[in-house]
Amino acid sequence: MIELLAAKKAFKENLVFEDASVQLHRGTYYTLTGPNGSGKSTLMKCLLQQEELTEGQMLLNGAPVKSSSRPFRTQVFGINDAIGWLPGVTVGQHLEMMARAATEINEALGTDPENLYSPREALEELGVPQAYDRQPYTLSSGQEQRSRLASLLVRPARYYFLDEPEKRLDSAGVQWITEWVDWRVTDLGDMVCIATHDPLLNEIAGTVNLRFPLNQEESRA
Ligand SMILES: Nc1ncnc2c1ncn2[C@@H]1O[C@H](COP(=O)(O)OP(=O)(O)OP(=O)(O)O)[C@@H](O)[C@H]1O
Repeated sequence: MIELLAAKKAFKENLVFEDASVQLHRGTYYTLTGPNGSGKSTLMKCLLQQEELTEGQMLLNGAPVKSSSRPFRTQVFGINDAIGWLPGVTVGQHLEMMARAATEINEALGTDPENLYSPREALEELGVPQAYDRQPYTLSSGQEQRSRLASLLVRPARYYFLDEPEKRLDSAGVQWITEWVDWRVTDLGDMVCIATHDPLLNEIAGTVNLRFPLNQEESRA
């Protein structure tokens, strides 16, 4: 379980959230929704340890989290705008780097290696096999996003945080995300948390919706 305890985040005088306490359980699908600027991406960055909380604590299975800690790096994975592409490196080379780490992570997680895709298989599954030999900037924006999503098949985790993964995708791409969520949460018992403006991603059976501003009552689809 991932917990935020009395979390506060402010950028100087701009208070984004405070006294936010959230529990995120495995085997559950969460959505973060709310108006533009309400703090979804900021919370995601805090959960991915890309931003520090101003106050409060994050716990992973009861232990305080540090970005450098092995349990955190093993169990938690996410995609957001803060994660970029390296210049001069193809999509395939990025995914091959992830695949090398994936074997060790998979052993640490004790998960079934059958569920891991090779980079080529993952890009094939996402409908962008040509991306393997291409640099990301030569792809369409939707193809680039599909290439990012391919990393979800290459790199195993127990807790996934995705910030607006539907951005730039066509309807088939969004549908793919719903099926991936169902696989990870229902079949494999992982936790997926998605910040989204897309109604379809909020209608997956069992969705627990956390609405911003935080600490309002959650609702379940
Ligand atoms: N690095 C930063 N420095 C200063 N202020 C920031 C920073 N990042 C975000 N903010 C501010 O924090 C607030 C929340 O922004 P955030 O991006 O988390 O909102 P959001 O709910 O994800 O919005 P959207 O739906 O538009 O993606 C905004 O007022 C924003 O200006």
